[in-house]
Amino acid sequence: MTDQVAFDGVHKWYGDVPVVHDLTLGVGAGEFLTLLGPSGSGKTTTLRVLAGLEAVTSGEIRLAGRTITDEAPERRNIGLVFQNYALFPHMTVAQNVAFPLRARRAAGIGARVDRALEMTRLTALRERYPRQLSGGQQQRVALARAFVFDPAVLLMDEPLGALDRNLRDHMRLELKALQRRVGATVVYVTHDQEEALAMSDRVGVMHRGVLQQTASPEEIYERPVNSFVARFLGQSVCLPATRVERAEHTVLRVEGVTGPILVDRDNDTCEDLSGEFMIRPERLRIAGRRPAPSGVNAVRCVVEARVYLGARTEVRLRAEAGAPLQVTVPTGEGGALTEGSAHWLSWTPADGRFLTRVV
Ligand SMILES: Nc1ncnc2c1ncn2[C@@H]1O[C@H](COP(=O)(O)OP(=O)(O)OP(=O)(O)O)[C@@H](O)[C@H]1O
Repeated sequence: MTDQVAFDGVHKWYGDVPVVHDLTLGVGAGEFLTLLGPSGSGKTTTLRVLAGLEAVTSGEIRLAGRTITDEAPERRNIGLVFQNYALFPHMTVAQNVAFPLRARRAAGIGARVDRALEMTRLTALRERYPRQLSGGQQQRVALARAFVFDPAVLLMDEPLGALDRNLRDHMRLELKALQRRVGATVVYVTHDQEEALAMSDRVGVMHRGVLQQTASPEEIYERPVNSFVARFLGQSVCLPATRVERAEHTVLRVEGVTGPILVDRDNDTCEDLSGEFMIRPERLRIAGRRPAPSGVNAVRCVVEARVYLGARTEVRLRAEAGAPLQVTVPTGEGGALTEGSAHWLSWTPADGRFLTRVV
């Protein structure tokens, strides 16, 4: 099946600064794809070249199989929703939503507006002006206006960024449900990893203009391709390491850890001899005051600090040879992990990974 959106070897430079580097990415029809990355990684620029608000430096962009690389933005049939909703203040809700249809001289405007208002639960507010609406309601108007003309793809850049925490959580669910109902193809930009994990079919992690990995939220979390992705998404323990042997298991020497560390061969994706050993804190087990059985990794540590985070508590430890480690325990458990106490941490070779270092 052809992708609804396809980037093919796209580069974007601002003057002599590369901002998007060799981007090749397909987005399926009806898919919700999120570009996630730190500030300045090129997410917004990617959306802007797709929307036609910026020209690419080289490469090709296709929409439903049609090359649009040099097409004017208004001919691309793309809906846009940004953080500042940019509603027309002198128009009612219904007039705001009708605007894209009027601009396109579309047929059946009344019925289409009614349907869009219904989908976004705005029917009762149709005669209000933007200043008479809450932030969440204004954002729903922006959404209704973006999908009312049935665009080939909806681009959203931090659309929930201006809302407070509770409303944002609520709008997340609402936006996702709406996207499913109308079957819209969405390319979404955020630097909020929780938002990306909660809403997306696939997440693309960007760093310095390079798309590092594109996969389902679970795949990205469980099998990050490099240490940048591991660090950016979720909590991780990442330690410099060197591969000593690659046989049944990969055997690592990990900085600040005494003795060899075993990693399943499938979890060794490091392209060099040196890279980073990575494990998620929830995979580390507190083995009590004795070392674990052979074939299981074990490190003796001392508790340095406890950080209370509501439902869970983060416990920071230091290995005897100096490596910083961390476990996460449900609050109320792990009472023995008092500051200054010594423990064995253990984990199986299946729990850790050996990754290419990308910083
Ligand atoms: N018009 C421009 N001229 C020159 N440089 C630009 C321009 N727009 C963006 N940049 C630069 O390109 C880089 C990527 O910017 P972009 O806005 O795409 O990042 P982003 O990942 O969306 O970040 P944020 O989350 O902060 O919006 C940044 O270093 C930025 O300073």
